[in-house]
Amino acid sequence: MSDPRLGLTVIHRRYVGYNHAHYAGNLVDGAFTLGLFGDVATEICIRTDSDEGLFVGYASVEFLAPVRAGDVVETEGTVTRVGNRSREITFTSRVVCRGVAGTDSASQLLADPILTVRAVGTVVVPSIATVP
Ligand SMILES: C/C=C/C(=O)SCCNC(=O)CCNC(=O)[C@H](O)C(C)(C)COP(=O)(O)OP(=O)(O)OC[C@H]1O[C@@H](n2cnc3c(N)ncnc32)[C@H](O)[C@@H]1OP(=O)(O)O
Repeated sequence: MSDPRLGLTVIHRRYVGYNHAHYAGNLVDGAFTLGLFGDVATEICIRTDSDEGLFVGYASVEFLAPVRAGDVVETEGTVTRVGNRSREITFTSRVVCRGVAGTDSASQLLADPILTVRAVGTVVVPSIATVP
């Protein structure tokens, strides 16, 4: 029988404020999205193990398209392997809303969200979960 935690998916949405613009063209640093993956992983660990868990490493991270200030991003994680204390998670992040170039504040929902970052990482939880 397969582990019921396999396939668990958590999705977070976040507006990317202009305080996160770091490079020319309002480009946001890649570490920003890795932070979002950490938050998604934390919720996954809470749901699977009643603990916040700790990130031990990434097997792969691919930055596929820019994230820009003013974007709304949707970040998703899915449990793909359950070990003893380790849980492997596959992550994606997509831009779902983006500002309209040449305007002050116009922005729109994208008909086709833009896949920006893809990764596979592993979190570790304590051997005895502290279930209240
Ligand atoms: C949710 C997100 C949170 C964060 O972002 S926290 C911030 C960043 N992370 C940290 O600061 C964590 C710092 N690292 C640590 O404190 C320790 O380091 C860990 C507690 C994470 C792990 O240390 P130990 O408990 O001694 O690890 P072990 O007993 O050697 O292995 C436990 C399980 O983890 C697997 N594992 C170890 N290293 C890796 C790796 N590099 N990639 C993938 N898996 C790994 C093992 O195989 C095993 O797995 P099996 O329990 O299922 O048998």
